[in-house]
Amino acid sequence: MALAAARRLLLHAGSRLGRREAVDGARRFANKRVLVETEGPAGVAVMKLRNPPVNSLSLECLTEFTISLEKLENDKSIRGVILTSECPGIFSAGLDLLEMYGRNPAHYAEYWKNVQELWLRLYTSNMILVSAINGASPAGGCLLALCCDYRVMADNPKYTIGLNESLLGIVAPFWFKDMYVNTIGHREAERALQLGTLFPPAEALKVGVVDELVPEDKVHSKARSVMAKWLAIPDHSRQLTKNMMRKATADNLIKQREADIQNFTSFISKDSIQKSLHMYLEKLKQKKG
Ligand SMILES: CCCCC/C=C\CCCC/C=C/C(=O)SCCNC(=O)CCNC(=O)[C@H](O)C(C)(C)COP(=O)(O)OP(=O)(O)OC[C@H]1O[C@@H](n2cnc3c(N)ncnc32)[C@H](O)[C@@H]1OP(=O)(O)O
Repeated sequence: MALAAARRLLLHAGSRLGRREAVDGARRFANKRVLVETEGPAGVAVMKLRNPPVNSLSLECLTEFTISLEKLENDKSIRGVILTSECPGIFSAGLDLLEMYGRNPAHYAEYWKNVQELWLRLYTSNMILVSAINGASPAGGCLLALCCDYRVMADNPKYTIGLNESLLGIVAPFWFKDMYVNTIGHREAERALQLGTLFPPAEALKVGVVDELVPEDKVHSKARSVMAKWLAIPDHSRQLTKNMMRKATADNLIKQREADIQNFTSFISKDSIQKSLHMYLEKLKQKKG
């Protein structure tokens, strides 16, 4: 309830701000964790995640992301969105582990509902989505990129991308898996999911997790030129085609959202899974020291 009220407030405040800035010509709105700029080619917004240090998808970040998308969807002048990160070297570290560790079942259920919500919005968006992957992109970070229509990645071997859930002792849910299969094919997805593979850029390109690699300083300009090509296609035919390609996958979650929430909640609440997450978080800490 409290979150729904916050969401309404944010949406309202955001739309007032958006209107005022549009009049000034600034064409920019921001929540705390998501910045949206609509300068540049007509009809294109750049959405930047800014939830330092690693753009983990906390409940607040998910909510702000979903609201920003909703606003862009409602703005008929926007036809395409470039999704990128403001955190140096990190696209997104994926779902926030602290939302899935040491909390109560009601929190897990609320969190998962919001993860589903963002995924459904992104995956089924009528807008053209291009990701400019300018850093590490594990698990939920990869999920964000996979929702896009085209993925441009910085060719920096320090950055990796993939669904690595099995390395954490958790399991990518069926809709993550379905989207992976849709993108890289059954055999590659089967192998990568079981091994929790995090692909360096050259391998990500080879297997099809990303569509193009460019030097790091060219990621944004390339994303813009890709966007220009997609903008040249009439919206109605592109949108109908996208819907035809993606609807069955999205519907598969829509028809069992509640069961999926229950599944997640009981899985993540298990002592053994909490223990695995604890160990993983400790490993992240030790890496530093
Ligand atoms: C059978 C039924 C199944 C039903 C469904 C069941 C299960 C649910 C599946 C859930 C799906 C989950 C999806 C996910 O996205 S899980 C998250 C996966 N993410 C990762 O594995 C990334 C972990 N992080 C890293 O590898 C690195 O942090 C990095 C992103 C490569 C960045 O490295 P670096 O710049 O060296 O930063 P640090 O490692 O030092 O991290 C800085 C601080 O940030 C904290 N951190 C990192 N990642 C996360 C995260 N995902 N969530 C929360 N916090 C994170 C890290 O601990 C550091 O914190 P500190 O400063 O307090 O020590």
